[in-house]
Amino acid sequence: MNKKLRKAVIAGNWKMNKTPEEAKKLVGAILPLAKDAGCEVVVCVPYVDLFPVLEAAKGSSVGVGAQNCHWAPSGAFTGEVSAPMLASMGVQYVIIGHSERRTYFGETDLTVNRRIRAALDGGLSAILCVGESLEQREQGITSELVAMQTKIALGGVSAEELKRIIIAYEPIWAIGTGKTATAEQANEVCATIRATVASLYGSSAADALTIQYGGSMNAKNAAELLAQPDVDGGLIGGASLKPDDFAQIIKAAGK
Ligand SMILES: O=C(CO)COP(=O)(O)O
Repeated sequence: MNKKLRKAVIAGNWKMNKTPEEAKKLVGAILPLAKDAGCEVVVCVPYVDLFPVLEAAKGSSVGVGAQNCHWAPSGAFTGEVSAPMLASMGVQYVIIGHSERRTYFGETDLTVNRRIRAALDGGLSAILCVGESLEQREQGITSELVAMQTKIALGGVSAEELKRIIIAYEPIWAIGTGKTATAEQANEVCATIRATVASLYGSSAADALTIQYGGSMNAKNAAELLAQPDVDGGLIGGASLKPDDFAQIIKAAGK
């Protein structure tokens, strides 16, 4: 499939940044960027920012996402937020399995799989993150690892549900480091992910899947990364907090 036929999605991951007041201001600067953009624009914001950001984005083309959800729909899980709670607010997306969750909060491929299930059952679309550490890259196991992360996370996901999944390839060594994967490295792993999905769901489902790259994507390197045949968008941390930089990335994706 020609990649132009796939949905290009530029998603900002604000991580643990912005108070509700600051969030209102930032999303206000992002809304005009999404107008007539040749790609879909999403912002994944802290839970406390969801309400003001949803309010501001109402009627616009900007999608709103959370950064995690619990695997249960409700219950005795102090401090957690469920997918149905997010969906009931009007949230459309949720990031699942970000490497920061895996590294600092004990997420495993199995809990990622359970959260994917919950997100889909709750009616959300999921941005599933996979990616290797520097050590794993140096050991030469990137392809195997990423294929395994993808397979386990997608366990039990139907072909119909796959339409609500975006996969983000985020090499851990490139996140927040200013060290971006080369366009070739990014494309190679995104192609591996697509081949893995093809082995599970067939090639037309894999062809239709949006696969993002994330890890120090910025105004300067976005165009080259996004021009790669298997890179359909970006999951952007730091640069998504700077409207001018985010604008450049959106522009590059729309070309
Ligand atoms: O983790 C990321 C997005 O989820 C990438 O973060 P940076 O763009 O800050 O490297």
